[in-house]
Amino acid sequence: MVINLSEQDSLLSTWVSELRDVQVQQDRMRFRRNLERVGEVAAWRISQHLPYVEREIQTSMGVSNCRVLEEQPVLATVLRAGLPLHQGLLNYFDKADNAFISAYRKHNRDGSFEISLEYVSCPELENRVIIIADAMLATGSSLVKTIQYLRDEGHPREIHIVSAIACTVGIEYVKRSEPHVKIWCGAIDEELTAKGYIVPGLGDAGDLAFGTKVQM
Ligand SMILES: O=P(O)(O)OC[C@H]1O[C@H](OP(=O)(O)OP(=O)(O)O)[C@H](O)[C@@H]1O
Ligand SMILES: O=c1cc[nH]c(=O)[nH]1
Ligand SMILES: [Mg+2]
Repeated sequence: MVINLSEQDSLLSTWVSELRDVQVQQDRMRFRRNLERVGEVAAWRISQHLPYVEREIQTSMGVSNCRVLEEQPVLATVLRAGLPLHQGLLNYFDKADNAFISAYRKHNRDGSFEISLEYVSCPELENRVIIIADAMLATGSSLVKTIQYLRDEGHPREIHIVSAIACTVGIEYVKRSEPHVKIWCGAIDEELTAKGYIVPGLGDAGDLAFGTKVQM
């Protein structure tokens, strides 16, 4: 299942337009905050698909039968650019457990790259709902590698992916490798360059959020 959060007009498409805008991108704090806001909207939408239970809540005036989230999800982030998106998810799923995955593009001299997955910190995943934040779903290789790793760590019951911008080629790759995963994205673009950048996309989300890094 793929859900394009911009399909219906809402403030979200304005925030995605700001993420793309080379002028607005000069304001790094706004860039991060807009990623966070996409995470918040995605959290709200995903929350409508999770199980709830009845709870009797004592108020100062009586007892209210409330429906509350049955269990906490695991929020997993692909570093670096996933961090602000993750914060947005965490703002709403404020009691969630968290996982951090250092999957990044390790470049060869010829410009080609492989995904290097070096550090993972994660809670128990058995039968849990996992929501993975990765700002850009380009080729999809970071996410597929991340999901394969997490599946080896436990047996998650359900996996959601949240991306600010996804590319059709990458979505197809993720769907082929992981047919049961649900993908929530702020926008979907058609083109991917030979170097794996989404067009029109927004550029390098990690660099725009946190500054350029030396090539590894
Ligand atoms: O779908 P893919 O082709 O795998 O590309 C997407 C990944 O590429 C970027 O990470 P990058 O390696 O630039 O790391 P960064 O977040 O530290 O900038 C981006 O943040 C995604 O994690
Ligand atoms: O377009 C892209 C592709 C991968 N990672 C980014 O940050 N941007
Ligand atoms: Mg980057």
